[in-house]
Amino acid sequence: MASSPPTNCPPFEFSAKYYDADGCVRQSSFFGGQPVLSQAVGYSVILGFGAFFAVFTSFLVWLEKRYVGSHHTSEWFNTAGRNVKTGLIASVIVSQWTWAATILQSSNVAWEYGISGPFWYASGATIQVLLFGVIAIEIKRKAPRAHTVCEIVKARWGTAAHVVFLTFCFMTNIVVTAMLLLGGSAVVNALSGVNIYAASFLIPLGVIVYTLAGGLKATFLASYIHSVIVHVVLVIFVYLVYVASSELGSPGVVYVRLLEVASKGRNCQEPTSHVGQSCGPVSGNYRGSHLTMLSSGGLVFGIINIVGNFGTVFVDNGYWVSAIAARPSSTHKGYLLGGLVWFAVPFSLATSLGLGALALDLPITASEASRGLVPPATAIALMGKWGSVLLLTMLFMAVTSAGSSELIAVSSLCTYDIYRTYINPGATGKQILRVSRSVVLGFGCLMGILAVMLNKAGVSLGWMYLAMGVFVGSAVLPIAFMLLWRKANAKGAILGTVSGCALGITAWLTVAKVEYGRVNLDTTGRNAPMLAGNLVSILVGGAVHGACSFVWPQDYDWESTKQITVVDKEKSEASDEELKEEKLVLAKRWIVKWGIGFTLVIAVIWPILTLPAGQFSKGYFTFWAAIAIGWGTVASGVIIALPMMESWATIKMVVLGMVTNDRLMAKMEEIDAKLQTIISATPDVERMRLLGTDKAGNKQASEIQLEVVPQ
Ligand SMILES: NC(N)=O
Repeated sequence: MASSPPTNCPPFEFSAKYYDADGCVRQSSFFGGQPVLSQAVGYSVILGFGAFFAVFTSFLVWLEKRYVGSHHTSEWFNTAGRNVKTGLIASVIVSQWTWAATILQSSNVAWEYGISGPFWYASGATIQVLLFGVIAIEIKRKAPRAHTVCEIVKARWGTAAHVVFLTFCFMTNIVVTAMLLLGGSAVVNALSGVNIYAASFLIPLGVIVYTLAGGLKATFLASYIHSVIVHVVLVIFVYLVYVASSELGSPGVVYVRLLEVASKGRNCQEPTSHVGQSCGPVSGNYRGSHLTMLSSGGLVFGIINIVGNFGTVFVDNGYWVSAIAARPSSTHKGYLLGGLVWFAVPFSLATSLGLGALALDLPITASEASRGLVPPATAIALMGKWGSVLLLTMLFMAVTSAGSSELIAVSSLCTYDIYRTYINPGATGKQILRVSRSVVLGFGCLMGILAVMLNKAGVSLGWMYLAMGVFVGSAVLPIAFMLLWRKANAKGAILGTVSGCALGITAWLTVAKVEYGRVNLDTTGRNAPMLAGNLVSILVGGAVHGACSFVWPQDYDWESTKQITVVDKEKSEASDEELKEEKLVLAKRWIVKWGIGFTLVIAVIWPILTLPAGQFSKGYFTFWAAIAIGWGTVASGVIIALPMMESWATIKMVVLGMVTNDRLMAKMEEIDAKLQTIISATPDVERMRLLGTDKAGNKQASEIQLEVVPQ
């Protein structure tokens, strides 16, 4: 039977260009397999930025060594001297936590669920950073000389637990790295046509070079620059959508368009629209509207997001390494500030580009959205080629800075938890440094292979993002208990982590099979199986560990974690004063109060307050958009200005050194190198150094260390 001819062709004048000449056939996809940029531009961004950052960051590290006098020891490579200030720590947290998914997947959930998507993405992934501030200060109190999370696990719970948690930490690094490259390579490929496999290998190249040269400090310096670029582009996009663009340009226009595109009367039949494209009311949303927080899909995504992100913060050694690198008095403030600034990245960006895609009625398909192509589509629709260049630049910064942090996280695990623990316990600083660098190189290459394999298997960024908590969520509570609960025992930690993961995976696959009749990438990627898998994993992990610890409590005093030793003695500005217990206890109280306070505000109070609004009125949505604009602007200003202000004295020292006493510096560097050679050739001094590396950590060595290294 012939169907009646569709009315209203095209449905809206503002999106007529995405329909055929008659206006009745919608474009079957936004990108249509046609890149908007040439391959030359794609390669220039990947290789040009990669080379620039490799050279520039290495140069900054060299300047610091020459004019500020930092010694490039293994400790410096892996801990940045444990003396990094609040602004830089916050900036590092922001860039480390700004993944490809933060930019891409947040807009995907805006496109799927409307305004609740960006909110749940942002709040569901900020609270972990705020709460990790408590863990960060506990590291300073209970394991002040640790290099990695697994060193602390081994010191407290022994070898079996060490092996289990090492496996979960590696799994986290692999999952995060995979997501970075899946998102990065998909967007580079869609925008410029650069081969997706070539992109997977070339994106990490520059990062490997500067991380090899400068270790954690290089990562931190590069992170700051990356953060600045990400925030500048963020502000451009936010203002474009809500202030400047001729196609949208105000919250009022976006509001009206969002109502129109989701209206019940809209014709969404083939070929006026196609399966998988956004059209008409949103299933599971109040009145089918994009303009409501009453969204069952949004809420389910929010829960999955909270669980998954607990895993990728608490079980990612990168966050432990950043806490270890922080100056004790800066740690808690750095994490709180970092979390609050980061909130703006997904919230403001996806409230702009994600909702912008809907308001422009772009013919994006579900497959394009899942691969992370919503924000580039909006950027192109509003700014043409320049939009895609800006988006590509922002994405490249996010992928490389987070990737660099993953490189260091894996490198320090391999170096301290495998090499120094099981292969060469008496390793010298030089050997440690060599191993650290080899792992950076090795894992960097492996990253590319991993992304190629996942791309070949058809795994998308969206699938991986939802699945991450199923794999690593079970380790979250045991790892938190390790530093927070004296009763927490090893047996429960191992049992909880392993059984939680196994049961989580079982629940995930079972729900997929029962609900949809088969288990494949499509069914396992849906909300119900993901929700079941994520919840079972984290809850079983915590419950089993909790129960075992009540039955067989450990009564631990954290003495053995305090005995973890450094390898190279190194001058650090962090003083004994900074590590005083009274000060750290005050810092802990502060972060508990503010961390939990902000968590309650952004994950509970804020969403509850929005419920009575039902479908937002125009005024309410304008207020919502103003929060997104304001938060994005203030957060960007803070994260750009604060690290510069805090490091002003060092910057002045470097500039003065360069213009006034360059020759003197060269001479001093020469003398310093000679002195180092003499010291390492002197048996007594060498003996004292070896004593310092003794894993038993005898008292004499500790005293020598503490004298030489006032931490
Ligand atoms: N870092 C995240 N979850 O975007």
